[in-house]
Amino acid sequence: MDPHMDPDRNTEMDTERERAIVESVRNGLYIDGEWQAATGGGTFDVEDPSTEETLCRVADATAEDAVAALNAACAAQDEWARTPPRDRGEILRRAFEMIMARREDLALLMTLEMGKPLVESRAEITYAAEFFRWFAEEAVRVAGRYSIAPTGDSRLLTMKQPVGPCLLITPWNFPLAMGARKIGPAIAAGCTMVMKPAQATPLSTLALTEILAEAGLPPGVLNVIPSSSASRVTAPLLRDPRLRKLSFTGSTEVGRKLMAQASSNLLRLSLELGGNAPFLVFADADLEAAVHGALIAKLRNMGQSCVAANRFYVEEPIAEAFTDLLADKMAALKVDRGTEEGTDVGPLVSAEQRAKVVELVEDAVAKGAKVMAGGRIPQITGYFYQPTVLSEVPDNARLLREEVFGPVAPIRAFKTEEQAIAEANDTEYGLVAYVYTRDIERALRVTEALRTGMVGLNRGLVSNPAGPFGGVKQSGFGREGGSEGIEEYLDIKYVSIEAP
Ligand SMILES: NC(=O)c1ccc[n+]([C@@H]2O[C@H](COP(=O)([O-])OP(=O)(O)OC[C@H]3O[C@@H](n4cnc5c(N)ncnc54)[C@H](O)[C@@H]3O)[C@@H](O)[C@H]2O)c1
Ligand SMILES: O=CCCC(=O)O
Repeated sequence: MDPHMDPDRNTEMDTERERAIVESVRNGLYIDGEWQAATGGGTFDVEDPSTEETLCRVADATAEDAVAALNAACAAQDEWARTPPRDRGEILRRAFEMIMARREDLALLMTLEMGKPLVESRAEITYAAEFFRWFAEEAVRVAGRYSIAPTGDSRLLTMKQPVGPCLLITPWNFPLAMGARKIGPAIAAGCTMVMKPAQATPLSTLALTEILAEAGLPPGVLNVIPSSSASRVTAPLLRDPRLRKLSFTGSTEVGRKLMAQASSNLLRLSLELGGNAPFLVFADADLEAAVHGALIAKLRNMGQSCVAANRFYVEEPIAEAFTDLLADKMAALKVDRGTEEGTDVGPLVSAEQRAKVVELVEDAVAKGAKVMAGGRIPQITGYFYQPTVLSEVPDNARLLREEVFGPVAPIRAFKTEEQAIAEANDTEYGLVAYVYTRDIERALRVTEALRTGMVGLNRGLVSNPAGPFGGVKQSGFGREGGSEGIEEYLDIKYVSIEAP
């Protein structure tokens, strides 16, 4: 047995509770306020990545179901847009309260369907709920402006209106939060929605759908269509001129394809795509704080995060000390089922995901990287991979260019600030970068030079419902959260008025 594995596996009582939580989820498509089976009655399996066993089967939407969902969203749109903002805000506020009240059950459900440790699932439930609280407060703050034309002969009025029916597509890595930061602002703005959760993790979305219905969301406003074939259900909607917006979170590769499809109806687009975050540590940094930040930025969600630190650049005088400390801490982490209290690192989401991590580590090692911690698959059922630190990673290693999406920290030493910035920017992605330094001038200089949508300065976590989350370059465009988040769901109408 791997030294980190907890010998006390699930008790019978735990198993009973897990089964009850999974069975409590309404298992179906949610269209026009009704739970229903898929046309033709198809289902697909949802797997527990820590046991490699099927958790349950979920209704598998067809193209026909997708069109029915869009019909419902279109039918509900006008009345929903007229609903008083305060009423929309209160639905969001109630949803916030209800999610927090059910946090323990939702956390267990999330851990079962995607593997992250319970402590992280709880944090994600809170993170997701906070988007509803934030946008409950934003719903009543949508405003336009009135001004006098410079010539004085007319007046300018701008008003903001909901963009209309939206298609929301989400990934598996944050099963609740990625949906919440789309659904929250869409509700606040007065948009209706069709949502397609990731195939691997539909259960958290289905549980959230039930909560929103209980919180008073009218039929047709949110329609949910889990499916085993994403393009089967999304392609007909992207071709339909009634759809007005696509908000997608996922890989850059799929984002590009969807952008091409969305061009036929010139949809409003928000694309939250992949990342390749550099983590820069300068010699003047607080070493302990930098290692603490590195553990968060690297290991949140077992490294399966778009904002995961993917590459570490450490200034030469402290490179060895940083590497040794990080390797010691990573090697001491408890790798186990996410449902076991005390687990630090759970399984990866699937066999394919783990195979890609293995491939990238093998590539780096074959090219000369040194394994300072981990570097192998533990001998246990489930898609686990040991927390791994690699040093002296050569410039041509694939994991410096591709998202690792696993608990692997590749480290390179640098000599100058210019070199660190150049290596950090040497990527097609531009989501986030992390910088550790105690020199304020350097902090500002480096932050300005980094071509990313977000920077964590002496901090390994940027995610915050009050902040505008999003990237530049091939990490996409659009912002989720902050006061910017609601703008993605609003069109501006300008009215030119004859002077009185
Ligand atoms: N920038 C961000 O905010 C952010 C947040 C989370 C994840 N991500 C990125 O998401 C990726 C991991 O998630 P993933 O593996 O689920 O990504 P993915 O692109 O494979 O899938 C994302 C979603 O798109 C759907 N999809 C896949 N192919 C499709 C198609 N042809 N047409 C329509 N829908 C399709 C999937 O079913 C899923 O619901 C990583 O690249 C990660 O960086 C980005
Ligand atoms: O995978 C992306 C990270 C999501 C977040 O932290 O909001």
